Amino acid sequence: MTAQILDGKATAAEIRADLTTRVAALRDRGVSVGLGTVLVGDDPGSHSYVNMKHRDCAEVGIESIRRDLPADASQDDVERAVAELNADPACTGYIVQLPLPKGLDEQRVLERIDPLKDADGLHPISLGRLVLMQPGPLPCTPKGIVELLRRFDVPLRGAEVAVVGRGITVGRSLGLLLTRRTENATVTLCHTATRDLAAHTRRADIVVAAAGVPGLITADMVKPGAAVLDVGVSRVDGRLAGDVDAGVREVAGWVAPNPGGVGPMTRAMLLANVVEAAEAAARA
Ligand SMILES: Nc1nc(=O)c2c([nH]1)NC[C@@H]1CN(c3ccc(C(=O)N[C@@H](CCC(=O)O)C(=O)O)cc3)C=[N+]21
Repeated sequence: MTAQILDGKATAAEIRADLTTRVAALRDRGVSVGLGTVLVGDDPGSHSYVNMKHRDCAEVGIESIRRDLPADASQDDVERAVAELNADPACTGYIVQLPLPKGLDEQRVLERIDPLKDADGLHPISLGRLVLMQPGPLPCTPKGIVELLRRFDVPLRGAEVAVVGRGITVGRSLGLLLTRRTENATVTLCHTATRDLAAHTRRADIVVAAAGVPGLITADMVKPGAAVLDVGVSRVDGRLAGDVDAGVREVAGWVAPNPGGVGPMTRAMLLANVVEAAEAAARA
């Protein structure tokens, strides 16, 4: 028996179709939705992700606004782009593509985003709301992971989840999300100083691999029937490599592959965050 594929690509397409209807309904009421991106430098990966986000916007009828800055942009240049998007009424939500080039203070930039326009859920106020379990935009990858598990009926309530990686955009935020009363999972947040990683993953009903270490999770580390989600992105000899070894498919009950799993869901949740913010503003 090989694992059922948690098909993020197909699921994201369904979500975009639903968002298309909601964007049209907003437009009928005179409410426009516009997603902005700030991209600094010429990292090919970042460029390709930003291009995909603009293509997604075109598909669902969301206006998109693009600010590309050169690799040698100063802190002031980036903060100016952020201030412009804060002031632009056509931009209802936006992201600053991470990572920023070395020498720029990422946290200072994120803090300058208008929290009402935070499409990534990475502003400290949004993260604070997540800690406080208050409504607000959620980080896109954790939100996409929960949505993917839901749609494939992977049981979450009471489940043991091993999250591997403590980064803000995925691991740490996912731990906060999964332990809310609405999800009710039990989370072990593993990281580089975890003494016996395999002992934690072997106990888990769900393993989320977001460490950025190619092939880190091998079949012997997975409980038979568990769900394993591959969120790692590394470049090995110019090719993208995930954190989950191919052999895991023979043991797991569900696998979210990389590519085709969590990545497309992340992009769909970015669109969902801007649409939800526009709907909330239209209700107010
Ligand atoms: N402020 C900010 N927000 C982000 O959400 C953000 C970011 N910065 N920096 C970089 C990471 C990475 N990320 C991905 C999103 C989608 C795919 C994706 O859709 N991948 C496809 C195709 C991959 C391919 O073919 O290249 C897949 O997995 O099937 C991948 C990676 C968002 N990030």
